[in-house]
Amino acid sequence: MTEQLKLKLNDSKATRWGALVIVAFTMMAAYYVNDVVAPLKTMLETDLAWSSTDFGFFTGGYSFLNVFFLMLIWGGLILDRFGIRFTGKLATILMVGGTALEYYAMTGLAGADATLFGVNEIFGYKTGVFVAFAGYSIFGVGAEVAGITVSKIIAKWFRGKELATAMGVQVALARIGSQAGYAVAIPMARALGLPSPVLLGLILLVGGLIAFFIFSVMDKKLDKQMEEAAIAAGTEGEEEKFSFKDVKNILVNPGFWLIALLCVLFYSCVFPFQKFASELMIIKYGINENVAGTFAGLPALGALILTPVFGGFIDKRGKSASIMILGAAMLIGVHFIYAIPAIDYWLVAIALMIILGIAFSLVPSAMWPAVAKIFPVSQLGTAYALIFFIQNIGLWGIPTLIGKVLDVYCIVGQKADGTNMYDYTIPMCIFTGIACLSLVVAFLLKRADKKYGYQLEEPNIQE
Ligand SMILES: NCCCC[C@H](N)C(=O)NCC(=O)O
Repeated sequence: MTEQLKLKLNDSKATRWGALVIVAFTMMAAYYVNDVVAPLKTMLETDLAWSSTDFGFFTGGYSFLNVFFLMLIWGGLILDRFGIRFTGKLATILMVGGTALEYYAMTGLAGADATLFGVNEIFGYKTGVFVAFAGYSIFGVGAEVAGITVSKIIAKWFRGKELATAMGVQVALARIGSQAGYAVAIPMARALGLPSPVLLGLILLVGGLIAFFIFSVMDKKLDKQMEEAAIAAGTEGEEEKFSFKDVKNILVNPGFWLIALLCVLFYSCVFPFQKFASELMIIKYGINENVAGTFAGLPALGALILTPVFGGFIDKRGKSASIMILGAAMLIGVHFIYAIPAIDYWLVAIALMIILGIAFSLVPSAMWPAVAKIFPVSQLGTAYALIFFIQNIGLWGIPTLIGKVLDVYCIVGQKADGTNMYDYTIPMCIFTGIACLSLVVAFLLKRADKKYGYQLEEPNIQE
């Protein structure tokens, strides 16, 4: 009995939140690197001769290996088989390697004539563009696998405790990384050279790798304590182990498909939109290029404050399904107003970014803990991986499509420095259409919650 009452590492509030901050730092570095190139779109055109198609191709690279080589699926299976410590370290090493390659592409292979092994074009793309794409693809595998690993870490350390708050805080800290990436990219690139923001990301990721090693020591200790507690309680060996049958069980669950669909539709309207938003701010709303990235990153900043607040609300009051509906509805309004050519006042652009930030806080703070409610811990790695996999189809397809659409249908002139001027009406209509679909799916999810009893509207905290 005394053994049973022995406190584990995650029973101490300070220790479990300390562990969260450590792994969240790794994710913060990942999100910085993920977003730091986006505001440089115009500079990439002037300095490295990239087109919008090249930029869209590079941006979609984040998800290319995850989608076409099923890397996320393998990652999820590795996570459920080999555990969070091994998978987290592997994922962070991939991020470091991918970012180093991206940096090399922007320095050693800069410009239209750069050659690698004597070739200056690979699959029809400039060598520098292709190698940057390859690096970003490897980084994308690491970032996504790290993402599912961290979700599983939080589910393990915070189950029955402040689960949604913890997930919210982790997402919020990741958003600091995004916002920093958006804010520093242009000023830093102008001051220290185009690739310098990527180099900073590489350094941060090395710090993230060290952080993950530190977390691993704590997690090993927790596992030992959990084992001892299970022995004392006589429940040793009773914990559910992952099996391939679980994949089938996940796939036949309607809740899985609705969350996955909502995830791909919702996130396709946010992350890919943000990648092009700096240019939209500059061209349509006349915002100064030094601050355009900061405004494009505003949703991340808003989410930084609001995601833990909404997470706390969901922990105490529930209402996850309704919150997802609200977030999706707000997204439609934002993209629709951006699409209207006559509304081009800069303050409107900023207000819309703030509203997008609120929607961007509502949905993730409800969606990710909802997955942990629908599936047991043993299936969580695979469930998150499958959802992220489907989400990555959008994260690959949408920027690739928008880049092409911009080059083919939206060029309306050229600036003095020779870069193109784009009319963003068609891309914004595409984003509005996707947002409408996300609202329909959010309603279906609420209906399924009632029918199948996922308890998404119930609070998380067990008093
Ligand atoms: N620009 C970061 C892409 C992260 C994608 C990741 N699969 C994800 O959805 N993370 C949760 C989040 O809300 O950021």
